[in-house]
Amino acid sequence: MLTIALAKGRTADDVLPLWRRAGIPVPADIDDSRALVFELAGTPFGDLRYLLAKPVDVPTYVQFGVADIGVVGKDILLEYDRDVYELLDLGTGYCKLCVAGRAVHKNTRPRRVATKYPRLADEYFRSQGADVEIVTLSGSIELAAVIGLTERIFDLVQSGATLRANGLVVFDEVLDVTARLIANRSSYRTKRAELERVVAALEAVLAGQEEEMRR
Ligand SMILES: Nc1ncnc2c1ncn2[C@@H]1O[C@H](COP(=O)(O)OP(=O)(O)OP(=O)(O)O)[C@@H](O)[C@H]1O
Ligand SMILES: O=P(O)(O)OC[C@H]1O[C@H](OP(=O)(O)OP(=O)(O)O)[C@H](O)[C@@H]1O
Repeated sequence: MLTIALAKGRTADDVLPLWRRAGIPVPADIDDSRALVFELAGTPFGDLRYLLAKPVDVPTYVQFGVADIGVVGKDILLEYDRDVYELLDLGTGYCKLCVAGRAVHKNTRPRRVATKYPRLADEYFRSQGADVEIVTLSGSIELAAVIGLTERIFDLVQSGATLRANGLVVFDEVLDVTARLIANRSSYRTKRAELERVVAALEAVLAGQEEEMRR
């Protein structure tokens, strides 16, 4: 049995089509069920069990070995730094971790920055030699800059629609983010063959996509 922890929400939505193209069986009702565990017996990839977890919890499930592999954004892998192997960049869920704020603050020294990524924000502002107070929030980060709690936000930007709708602009692009396939360290040894079958199927699709883009 191979157990796969998927970050539910955007990450799973973006990655499941890739999974299907790779021929890895996906439970038919995974997109619209409230269930969190799905099992598929006797697939060409062996028995598969899917777990749908909160994105930040996926590396935890994988590190502790209750999931053999997982799919989660690079943003979360870097912020939480769990002890897992990163096997593959799946290329889906592309967005950027950015510093943003109100245009009037672009050239002022920030006192505070709001983020869901305190560790990465701290690393970034230290690297800039800026002494800022990190204000950790759980979501709707843009609100902090709009309402004047902070002069900067450190958050994901995809289409830019949320920034635009709130009168904010990007000051700096810090990191490209995509979904990654991760593995538990001991599963990587004990279930190597099953794991490699999944990786090879995904790699074949990714290579096909690259070839198509070159044409
Ligand atoms: N525009 C985007 N905004 C946020 N995350 C994105 C975006 N595009 C891709 N992602 C990826 O999706 C992940 C977040 O997914 P999602 O927004 O569904 O969950 P969440 O709202 O952060 O978590 P929660 O389950 O706590 O609501 C991020 O970690 C990132 O890797
Ligand atoms: O550039 P865009 O395409 O507008 O996407 C970026 C927005 O999406 C994410 O928020 P999410 O919708 O996950 O809500 P949250 O802020 O509550 O996490 C992110 O934190 C930005 O707010």
